[in-house]
Amino acid sequence: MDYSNRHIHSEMDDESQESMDACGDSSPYVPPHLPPMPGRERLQIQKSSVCSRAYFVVVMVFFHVYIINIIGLLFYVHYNNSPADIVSADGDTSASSSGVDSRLSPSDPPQQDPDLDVRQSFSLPRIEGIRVGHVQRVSLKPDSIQEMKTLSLKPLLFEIPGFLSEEECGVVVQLAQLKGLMESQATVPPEDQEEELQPLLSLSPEETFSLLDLDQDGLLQRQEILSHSRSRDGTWLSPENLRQILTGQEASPAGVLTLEEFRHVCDGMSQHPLQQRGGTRRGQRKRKSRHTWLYQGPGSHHILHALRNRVTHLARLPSPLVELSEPLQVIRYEQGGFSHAHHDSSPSHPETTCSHTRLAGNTSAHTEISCRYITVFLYLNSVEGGGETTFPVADNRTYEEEALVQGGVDLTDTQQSCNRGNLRVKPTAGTALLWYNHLSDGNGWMGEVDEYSLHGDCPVTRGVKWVANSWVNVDPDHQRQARYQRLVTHRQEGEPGREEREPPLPHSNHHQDL
Ligand SMILES: O=C(O)CCC(=O)C(=O)O
Ligand SMILES: [Fe+2]
Repeated sequence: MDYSNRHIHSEMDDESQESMDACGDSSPYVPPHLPPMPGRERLQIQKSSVCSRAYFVVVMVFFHVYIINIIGLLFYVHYNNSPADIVSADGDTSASSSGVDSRLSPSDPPQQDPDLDVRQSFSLPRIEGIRVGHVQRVSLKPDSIQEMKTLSLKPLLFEIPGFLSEEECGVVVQLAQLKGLMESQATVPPEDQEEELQPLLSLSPEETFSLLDLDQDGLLQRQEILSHSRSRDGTWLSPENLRQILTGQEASPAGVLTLEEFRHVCDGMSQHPLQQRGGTRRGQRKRKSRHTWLYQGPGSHHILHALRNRVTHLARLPSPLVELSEPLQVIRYEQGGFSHAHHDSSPSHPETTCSHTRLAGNTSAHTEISCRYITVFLYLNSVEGGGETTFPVADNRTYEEEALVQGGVDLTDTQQSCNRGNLRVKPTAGTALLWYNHLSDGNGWMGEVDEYSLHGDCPVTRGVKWVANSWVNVDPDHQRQARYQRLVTHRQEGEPGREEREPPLPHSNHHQDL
């Protein structure tokens, strides 16, 4: 007993010694001419098995770490895409990847604590597009899940079939008819007035420079030159002139044009730029449609109310932003109706102010503009012929604004060039489109207008077309938006019973037609 114990002990000592030797390379020297001793042979076998066991353990550890990493990665992808992308409006599923708590009932508007830290409550999460064709699931109504498909990344654009039921579409159309529709503002003026709008102007380079220099800082930024070309009323620069001015701006070391440099660019132009017709082009119409506005606040039809909650959940935005936005705009196009390509939101400059937050700004000398971060666009019927929504430059990686006129065809003119656009969506009752009109500023707030969000309506060739715009208004000036929301909240708190009597939005009867 004693002996065997000792024997084992001595073998263990040998083993550990050998294992140290094997892995530490300190084996005693054995002359090559001597035959190997029998005991040593056994120890050699043990040595190699011990070493391979250590090796095995190391390999297994690495293997496990590797597998754990893969599993972690799969979980990350999983929760960032499919199941966790189920944005719930009915409380059944988890919060979205954007971090916005979506465990709310569709009948109860999501609440936001107004006293939350400004930065925290005023961030604008964006839905991830992942790639064109990617499908996410969203739960916007009790007991049903909708699919949200990425249609383009530039602009970030999604399609959500079944956002509204056919019945709900019918109710919205009926409510619009009851309210009454008016001719859309941008319809062409009568022929004689149009003639008056088109005097032949002869502008000097200085005068042209001053018109283009929106912020009057004596420098022409690229954005200022482009916003001229975006305005369809300002057709006094030909695409050729515009291209030359932009080339001059790009070549300038500072990336901006001084008046002197602008003069130089004008001198080098083959065709004199500044003797063009001003005002609206003869025969040009921006849109042909009729529209009305439907309030969605307290007291409104429950379907309008539910619709607004769905927009809040779909866009994953704080509810006050959506509640303080414009009312729902319902549009009817007759056969032949259309709207030329446009941006729903306007670029901001120091002298502009958003119409929705004008109460919170020093607006006396400011031009009011529409600040529409998101468009949720609803098809209220399936159109018999035509009426597609076109995004002429969606995902066009080489898009330049000056290239919108190609071979004499204006891509923004949906009457002429609908079939040349990059992306067209056929109107189907109940389907919603959601797109971002602005890029991110990189700090969780809204940045510049996304040039790629250009869109329009192709002419309706058969039947009528009913659609609705639900815009989410955000002020690019973060502080002003915060001030405005505080102002509205305090007003409401200061006037008991106000909410029951009328919509809580002091600005809500103020909205801009396109
Ligand atoms: O009717 C469409 O397809 C587009 C209309 C539109 O863009 C608008 O009303 O702002
Ligand atoms: Fe639009």
